[in-house]
Amino acid sequence: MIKDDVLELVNKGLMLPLMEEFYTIQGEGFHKGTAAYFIRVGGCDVGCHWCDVKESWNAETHPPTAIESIVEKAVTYSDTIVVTGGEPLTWDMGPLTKALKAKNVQTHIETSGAYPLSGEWDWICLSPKKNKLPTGVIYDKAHELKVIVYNKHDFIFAEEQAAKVNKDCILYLQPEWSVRDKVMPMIVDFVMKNPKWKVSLQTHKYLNIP
Ligand SMILES: C[S@@+](CC[C@H](N)C(=O)[O-])C[C@H]1O[C@@H](n2cnc3c(N)ncnc32)[C@H](O)[C@@H]1O
Ligand SMILES: Nc1nc2[nH]cc(C(=O)O)c2c(=O)[nH]1
Ligand code: SF4
Ligand SMILES: [Mg+2]
Repeated sequence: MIKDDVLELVNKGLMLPLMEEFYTIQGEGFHKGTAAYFIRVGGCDVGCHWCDVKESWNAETHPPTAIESIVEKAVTYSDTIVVTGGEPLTWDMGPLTKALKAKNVQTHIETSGAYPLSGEWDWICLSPKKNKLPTGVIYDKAHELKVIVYNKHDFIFAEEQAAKVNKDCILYLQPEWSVRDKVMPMIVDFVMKNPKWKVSLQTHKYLNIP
């Protein structure tokens, strides 16, 4: 297929730059410990300096892949599919999630919310970033808010973001991995003083699984 045709399909969400796909255990947040198939879509310009998948940022380095083939493979592994990235909302998630829902699987997204919400989701994990704040209705729709703590200012940011989400949204603080030993005691102290918050750890990194 010629390049313009592919671009058009990507722009419509019918093809997506696919970085990797893997069957693992959801390591973070509410569904931690649950087997799930992950689809990691390339492309992100939010630019978190501590991002643990910087290789995902440049969409051009990840092959545009037809959603039908992504879905066909994914549903053979699990009935819970987590779409992450990169920033999945860079792209129109409508066609991918419609195809997944047609196969009766649960659709979960990991997102910064920096771009408009698209797609049909059973679970939305919103992990807002200071440098590109969430837009639009995602605060009303998020099932969990997962704020990454890199330093003490992140607790103030976390409370600001918690004030914007819906009342049923579950609140998590997750240590930034490279400073976990430093921030974990701060998180423990904060959660004991502010028990509406819970701790989320990147348990897959302790387990040495993807
Ligand atoms: C790599 S991001 C991809 C999805 C989306 N761009 C986002 O940021 O939510 C997946 C999850 O990992 C978190 N994350 C990324 N780098 C991290 C790090 N160094 N330590 C802890 N969590 C991290 C993000 O905040 C997000 O919740
Ligand atoms: N096991 C596992 N759980 C995860 N939860 C969120 C992840 C992500 O990168 O979005 C992730 C990941 O990369 N691996
Ligand atoms: S928004 Fe997500 S993928 Fe993008 S840089 Fe930040 S953590 Fe990485
Ligand atoms: Mg990850």
